[in-house]
Amino acid sequence: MTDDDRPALTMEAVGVRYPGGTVALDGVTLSLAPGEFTAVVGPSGCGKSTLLRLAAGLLAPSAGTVGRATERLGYVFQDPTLLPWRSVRRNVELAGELTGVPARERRDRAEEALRRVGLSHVADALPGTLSGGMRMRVSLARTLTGRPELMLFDEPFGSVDEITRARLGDDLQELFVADGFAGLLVTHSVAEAVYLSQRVLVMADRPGRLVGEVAVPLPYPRLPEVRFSPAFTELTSQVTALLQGGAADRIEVAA
Ligand SMILES: Nc1ncnc2c1ncn2[C@@H]1O[C@H](COP(=O)(O)OP(=O)(O)OP(=O)(O)O)[C@@H](O)[C@H]1O
Repeated sequence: MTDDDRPALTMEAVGVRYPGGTVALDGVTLSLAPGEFTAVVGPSGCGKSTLLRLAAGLLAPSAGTVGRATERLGYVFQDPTLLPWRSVRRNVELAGELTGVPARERRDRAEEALRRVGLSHVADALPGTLSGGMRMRVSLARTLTGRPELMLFDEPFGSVDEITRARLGDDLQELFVADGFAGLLVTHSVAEAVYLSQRVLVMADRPGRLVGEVAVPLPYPRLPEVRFSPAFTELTSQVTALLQGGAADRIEVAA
């Protein structure tokens, strides 16, 4: 979807040291192909959000370089961050308002995005009247109106129940398969990481760094049943082993 075959995102030997001295990331090198969906897992505080902030250009690295092939970014947070006094439709239009999209086109894009996330019927409702899962769909719709080529997700389904979480994952997969944006998804769920992505990057902490990756060769669309297949179990085991390896490494260093 990008103009050329350049990676959608690259990081080369990236380090981040926050004021106060915390080394949030050290020596991170990665590359995301256009249209590639990659998940990131790691223990709390290992620098996953920092990685996304770097990817979005909201934070400059203290060392190394970050490159993006596109400025059409979407950023979805755990909190849907909707304005409570604006209708669902006007919340979705907000992204276009901020980037100067003409009113008519804004409305059209909002209508289309709401249809795609299955929320046309609540376009005039206020966010406070919706369930957590619906609010997250509104947030997704708002991001889609910018026609992103690189989507960044920071634990987007962390605050909804398990069943809603699985449905939202399937919706996200459908959008990804249709639009082919490159995606970087931070999640605490190993199963969600494997289910949604083509590759899982595993991080460890102190300092935050990549300790391994697992390719996920399962074809799309992935149906819920795939979670019970031996291939899926094998992949989640590999990711878990890498996560535990990172933790064991830390314990050894601490001792
Ligand atoms: N603005 C900041 N100033 C100072 N330290 C920070 C700042 N933001 C994050 N940190 C520290 O950097 C480290 C990495 O934080 P980050 O939020 O990126 O981790 P995370 O993996 O996303 O955590 P979680 O899984 O709990 O959301 C942590 O030790 C955190 O306390």
